[in-house]
Order: sequence, then C-alpha cells, then structure tokens
Amino acid sequence: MATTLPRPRQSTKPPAGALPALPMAKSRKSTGGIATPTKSLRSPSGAVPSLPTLASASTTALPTSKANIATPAPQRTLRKAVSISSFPHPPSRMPSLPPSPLSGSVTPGRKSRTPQASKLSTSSSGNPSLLNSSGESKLIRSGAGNRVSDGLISVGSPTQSRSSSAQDSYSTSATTFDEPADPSITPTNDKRTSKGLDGKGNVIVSVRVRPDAGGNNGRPEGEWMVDNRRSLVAYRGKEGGDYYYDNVFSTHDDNSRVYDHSAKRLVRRVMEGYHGTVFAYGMTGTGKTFSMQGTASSPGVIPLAITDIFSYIRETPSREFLLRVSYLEIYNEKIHDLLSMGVEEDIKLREDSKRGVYATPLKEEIVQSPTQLLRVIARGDQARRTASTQFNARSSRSHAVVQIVVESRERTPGVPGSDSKRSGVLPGGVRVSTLSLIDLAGSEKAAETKERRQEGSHINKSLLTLGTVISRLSEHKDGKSADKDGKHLPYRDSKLTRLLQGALSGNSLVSILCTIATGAAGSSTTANTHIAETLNTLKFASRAKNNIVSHAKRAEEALGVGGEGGARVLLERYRMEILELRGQLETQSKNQGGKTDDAIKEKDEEEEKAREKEQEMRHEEQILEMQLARTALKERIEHLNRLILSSKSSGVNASGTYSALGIHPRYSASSMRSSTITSSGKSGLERKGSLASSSSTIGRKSIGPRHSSDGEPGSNEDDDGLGEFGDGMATLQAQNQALQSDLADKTRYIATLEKRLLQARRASSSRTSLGFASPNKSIMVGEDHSVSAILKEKDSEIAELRARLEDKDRMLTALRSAARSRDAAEGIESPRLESLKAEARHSLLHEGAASPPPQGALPDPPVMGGVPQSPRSMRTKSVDEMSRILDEMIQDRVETGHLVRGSRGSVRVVADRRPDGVGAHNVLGLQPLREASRSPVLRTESSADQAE
Ligand SMILES: Nc1ncnc2c1ncn2[C@@H]1O[C@H](COP(=O)(O)OP(=O)(O)OP(=O)(O)O)[C@@H](O)[C@H]1O
Repeated sequence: MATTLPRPRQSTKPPAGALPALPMAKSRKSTGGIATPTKSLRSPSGAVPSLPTLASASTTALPTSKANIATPAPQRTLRKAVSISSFPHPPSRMPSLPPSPLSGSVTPGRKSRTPQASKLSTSSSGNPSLLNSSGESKLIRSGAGNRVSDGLISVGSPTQSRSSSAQDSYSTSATTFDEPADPSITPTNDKRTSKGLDGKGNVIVSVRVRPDAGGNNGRPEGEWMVDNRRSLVAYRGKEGGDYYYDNVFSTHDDNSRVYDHSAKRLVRRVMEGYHGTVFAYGMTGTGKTFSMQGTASSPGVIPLAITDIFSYIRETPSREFLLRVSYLEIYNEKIHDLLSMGVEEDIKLREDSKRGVYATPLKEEIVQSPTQLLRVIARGDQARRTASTQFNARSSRSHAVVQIVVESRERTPGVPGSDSKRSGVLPGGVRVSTLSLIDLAGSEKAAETKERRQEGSHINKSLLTLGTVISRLSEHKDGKSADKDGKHLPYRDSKLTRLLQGALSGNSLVSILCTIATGAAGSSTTANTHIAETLNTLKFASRAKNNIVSHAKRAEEALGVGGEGGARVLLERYRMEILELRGQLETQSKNQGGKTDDAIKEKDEEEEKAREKEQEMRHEEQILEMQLARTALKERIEHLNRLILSSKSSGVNASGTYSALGIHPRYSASSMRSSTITSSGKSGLERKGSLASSSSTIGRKSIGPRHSSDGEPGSNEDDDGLGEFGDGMATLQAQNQALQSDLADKTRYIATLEKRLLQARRASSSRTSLGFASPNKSIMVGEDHSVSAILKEKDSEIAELRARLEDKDRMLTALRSAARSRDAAEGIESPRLESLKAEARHSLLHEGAASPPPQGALPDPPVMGGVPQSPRSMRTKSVDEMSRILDEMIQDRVETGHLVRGSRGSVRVVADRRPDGVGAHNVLGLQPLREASRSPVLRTESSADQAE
C-alpha cells in the first residue's frame, strides 16, 4: 500500500512543479481578499514601522485604523472596543470565578508577573521551539510603533511578553511569532530546534474570535479588545483583564491564516516523526467546527493539514510513507467509531507503553491520496451527532477525534544525501507518528431539553476534567499522572482526558485553538453567562499555555514486525508481506514453470507416440493394400496363366511352337515355315507328321482324328477333332467363351484395381495433409513419394491391362467375324466342308507369301453386297483380315517396345526392358504378370530364334 502513495521515485529532490490541485485548493484561494499569513507575518521584521508603546497606542491606534483601512463590518465592534488605557484595573487578587467546568485554579504567583519581567525573560531565553520556524524567538520590541495588520490597527506591544497583563490576566509562556512554514528547513535547523527545549515552545495556544453575527446588541464597545498583532484579548468589563496568547485571530482572520499560524508547523513536525495534537476548545457556537473542518470556500485545519501531509510526502522522495486514519467520537462518555458504517462495537481505551492510550477496536483506513483521506473524514463527519442548541443550530454534541497515523521509512538506506544521519536512527526502521485533530463539544450552561442537558452534563464533565488536569499540570511539570503531592492527575475521570493523556503529559506537540465570541446576544442574564463562558475559555487557554509542557521527541523507528509496537507498523508488515507474497509468487511460478515443462514434455511424448502409432497403422494399411494388390495381381497372373494355357490348348503345343496367336495365319505360318525349313527342310506333309508327334495333348487329340480322317473321315471323333483344331468351329467357340470369360475377369480385375487405386489415392491425400500438418514432414513426404510411385506403377499397369483387353476385344471381334464367315460358308457348300476344313488347317499351318493360303483355314466371309462370291475368295478375305489384325497387334507391341522384330521377320521380347524396377515389380507382383503375359510370345520367339 505504501508504494502507491503519490511520490516521485527517481528524483532525490522535492518536485519543483506545482502539486496537483486538491479539492479545497480553490476554496482556499478564494479567500483572497484577506492578507496571507506570509505577508502579515513577514512585515514585522521588515518594512513595518515601529510599533508604539502600549500606552500611546491606546489613544492613537484607532484613528489610524479608520483612516487607512476599509474595515469590514464585523470588525467595527472590535475597533470601537480598543482602548487599553481605559481598561479598569484588575483586582489585586483574582476574583472567585463562577462555578464552571472550564474554570480552574490559577497560580497566584503567575499573575503577579509584570510585563517588564516578562520582557526580560523572553528576550534572554530565546526559547527555541519545535513549533517555531527557526527555533529562535522572534521578539517584538517595545515601542515599535503602529502598524497596519489585516485591517485592524494593532497597538504596539511592550515586548512580546506573555507573562502578565496589566489586569491580572494570566500569562502564557514565552512564545514567538511563527513565520509561515518554510519548506526549506534543513536538518541543521531541526537539530538546533531540538536542543535546549524547555517544552513550552512545543505548545501553541491560540484564541480565535468569531464574528458576531448579531452585532454587539448595544453592549458597550469598549469592553472587549482584540489585538491580533500583540496576540492580546482584553476585557474591560467586570473581572476583565488582558490575555496574551501565541496567536490571537480576530474576526476577519480566515481559516487559512488560523491554520498557518496554529497548526502548519505542527503538522510538518508530525511528518518528521513527532506526535502532534491539535484541538479546538470553546463555548458552543463559537466556531470550533468551523475552524477545524471549515467550509468548501474556506477549508479548516483538518483539510489544510491533509494537504500539507501529502505535500510533505511529495517533497520527501527519500522516504516512503503509509497513512492510516481513524475517526471516533465521545458521546455521553461512550466512544463510537465514526468509520464503522453503523456497525456498533464496544470500544475500549487501552494503554500501551509505545502507543500510549488508544481506542480499540477501531477501524483504521489506509489512505493514499488527499481526496481519499478527505472523503473518509467527511464520512465520519456525517456520522457525528449534532443537535440544535441555544447558540448553535447544528451543535456538535460529541468530542470528535480524527487520528492520522503516519508511518515512514527510508526509501534508500545508506544512500548519500538521505536523512538517515539527520534522524540519527538506523536506516530501514519504520517511524510512526500520530496527528490527532480534535473538535471538542462546546460547553453549555443552559440546556433546554433533557437530552441536551444530559449531553451537556457529559460534555461539561469531560471539559471540567480537562481543565482540572491542565490546571494540575502546572504543579506536575513532568506530566506524569501523579502530582507533586502524590495525587493522581484525573486523566481517567473522562474518556476525553484519557485519550488526551499522552498529549497533555508532554509526549506530543500541542496546539490548542480556543474559540470565543465577544458579542453577547439575548437577555442580560444570557449575555452575562456568555461573557463568563468566554472568560473561562480564555482562562483555560492561559492555563494550558502555562501548564502544558511538551517534551515531545521524534518517534523511534521500529524495526521489523517483532514486538508489540512492531506489530502495529503496517508499513513494515506490508513490506514483509509483499516480500513474502513475491517469494510465493516466484516459487509458484517456478513450480508452475516446471510443471508446465513436464506437461509439455509429456504432451509431446504422447503426440509423438500417437504419431508413431498412426504411422504404424498407415504402414499396416499400406502393407495390407499392397498385399491385397499383390494377391489380386497374383490371382490375375494365375488367371492369365490359365488363359495362356487355354490359348496353348487352342493352338500351341507343349513345346511352345504355337502361341495363342497361332490362329493368326501370317504369324504362325511364317514361324512354322521358318521352323520347318531351317530344321529339316522336309515337306509340308512331313511337317504335319512332326506336328502330329508334338507333345501337346490337344494336338495329339487333334492329330489322332487327323490320322483317322486320312483313313476314315467323317467319324464323330474326327469331327470333334477337326472341330477343335481342324475346321476351327469348336475352337472358335471355345476361344470365344474363353475370351468372354477373360474379358469378364479383366473387367472385374480392372474394377478392383480402380477401387483400390481410389482408396489408395484417398489414403494418400489424407496422409499428405496430415503429413504436412505434422512436424515430421520429411517422413511423410518420403512415404508419399513411394506411394505415388506405387500409384503410378499401378496406373501404368492398368493402362497396360486395358491395352491388352482391347487386344482381346479385337481378337474376339475377329473370331466372331470368322465364325460368321464360316457359318456363311457352310450354308453355301455343305459337301465341300471337309475340303474347306482341310484348307483352313492348311492355311493356318502353312501360310506363305508365295503360296496361296490353304482352303478352309478360316470361315468364309459372308456374301458382300448381295453379290455371290466364291467360298475360296471369302476364306481368303477372312484370313487376310485376321492376319491384318494380328499384324497390327504385333506392330503395336513393337512400337511400344515390348517386342522387337528379328532380322527374318520373327519377333521377340525386349530383354532389357526388365527393370529398372524389378524389386518394385516383385513387390507388386507385376513382374510375373508381365512375364506371364508375354510368355507365350517369348516362348514362341525363343523357339523361333532357336530354330533360326
Ligand atoms: N470565524 C467564523 N467566521 C464565520 N462564521 C463562523 C466563524 N466561526 C463560526 N462561524 C459560524 O458560527 C456557527 C457555529 O459555528 P460552529 O458550529 O463551528 O461552532 P462550534 O463551536 O463548533 O459549536 P458547537 O460546540 O455547538 O458544535 C456556524 O454557522 C459557523 O458557520
């Protein structure tokens, strides 16, 4: 909390700029027509003419005043009253005062002092005071002459003696005029003021005269005289006398001046570590509350003190401060907390060796700004009990005590320039001082109601006790609770004196502001009562000034939080608490940081595991996909192998001499011819025999009937045999069926591959996106490359299979066409069927460029254009068509690089086409497929090459 107080942090000097405006600042300025304290107080030492002697002033002062000053209306009464020479002589002995709570005993010896004696003593002593500006008395020389002061003509003072008056008035201690507070007080000055104190300078007694709202009511003007220049109040009436004080404020003095002269220095001392007490004492309706609180346009002691407190804080960057405030009232001898917001607690007074007497439990509020402090006090003011009395429509019916506790400590211990040397204390301790601002309830004689009387009784009793204590203080200068006769000072007789015990016994600087009203309204009885009360106030003030001795010392600095006193030092407690909390915060932060690191590490590990698991799953999926693809391809290979076997059974023997394309006349014929010529050079018939000896089961089967056909043609077995091999009818049907089933298989296979391709692409795209989101991108990218390579491979495989499928389709078309041609041929010449079959066989097996194709090798083409054609020409056309298709297929293969033509027209598989990617083919199971797919050709070509 202390750190939030508004003060500069860097600068070690007080801020030069203007302080922020406070709520009351304007109001204070608005009193402008009135001379400021500075001007009025500095003038005596300078340009002000010498004051006349008291005797001469009494007759000359008034005309001067009237001539030079436009005096405000309220001052007229006082001006008229000034005539000291006309004052009646006081009685030789002090008359017996009427019984009053404010009356007290008067020490006979004191009233016998003469002004001369007083002058001597004052001049010689110098009497430095904590509440003086420089610690030295500033004496007003006698015969100084007249001066103009604040609209009043002040008579010259014989000296600034407070010893006595000419009329048995009570003397006060030697007192000096205060200069306005000088912010540039140096530590040296402070030390000097602390030396040689007799305690009297630590008590300031001021009297303030309230303007008489109702005029003087015909009372003789000359009965009262107020001389603020001489700090004199004189009464010329019965039992009158001259009363000198430290300050006398006339009716036109405003709150600002009152504060500057009576409390400003004390407040500053409080900020420096002294305890200070300011209280207003006086009859009801005389202006106590007005002086202490003031108004919006004329702030009183309390708001002005608050302003100065914060000004001091701003001007003292070397220290840090903490302010807390409490506000209580004593009503009917009971203490109430005015800040408790209606929560009533039984508040007791306790005594502590370090704190003295204090009320507890009492709410204390820590304040950080003047506005906040003023608000707190205003809140307490609202709660204070007031009532209408004979002299005051809003009379305070309680004693109100505002207590501001100031804690301060060195901000930078040990730093050169700090005031630790001046304070003479170890740096680091906290200094606690207290400023008590007390607005007492007014004494009242004539209460009208029972309630008012009861209140008045308590008020009067407490004030009487206060007067008694102060009276006895003169007999007991050390302020202890026992007087010289062993009698106890009656502090405990009232809550008020109990609370003021510390201040009255000398532990505190004290400023007493007594308020009076010289105008007496009402009946003569009332007026007399009023005068008597005023005189009692003046006597109280005199006794207070004479009797109260303050040996106030700067509060010791408390170190740490240990001990009873230390426990009260909130500044230290808060600092320790802040340090402790910071430590806890750091510890928590560290723990939190450690935990966070662990949590992050754990999370990373979990994510890493999840990624690994996902990768494993992906690998498994890929493996599964590949296995599925492999299985599908294997199935396909097996199926194709079966198909190849079927093709071989359709037209190729076991030695591979014939391929599934053996039906192609040109291809198969040339192969057979080459083989025949190069190997044996035998005739076609012999070749037939060799063919018949081939190991193909089907061939053998077909050969058998052929031999029998040579002998007994037309048998069923022969027909079948011819049908399968010889005439091509059964073969074509079988091939047709095989190719159709093959087509269906391929279609299914392609659909399967496409499906798997689609799945693989989807998985790949999802993995790609996941992989880019993943921190391990490189891994995913690498995998994607392999997958994309696989996909490309699959695509190319599918394209190849489609190409083959198209080849098959073309073959199927050709076979269907051949079948139709055959059907047409059968319809034309049935008797020649056998010969056509023979020709067809011959054309298939012995096709040559020079020799005409054998008759009946393929079905005759249908009749074209309605023009009958000979069966031979139709067969020739059919065979040519087949040859053309096969040539185209072979050419395609050659062009795509799957086959190469031999020098003699043979074809063979390109040997070096095998991979670059044998492993990949193996992985996919594609290589067997390729090998299988071209195996017939390979075998055919190999055999052809061997034959060559
Ligand atoms: N110096 C002053 N100048 C102008 N008005 C004043 C002055 N002193 C007092 N008054 C007015 O007199 C009235 C009574 O003043 P105030 O209430 O301060 O008296 P009091 O001593 O506190 O009385 P009580 O003891 O009954 O509370 C108020 O209206 C106040 O404004």
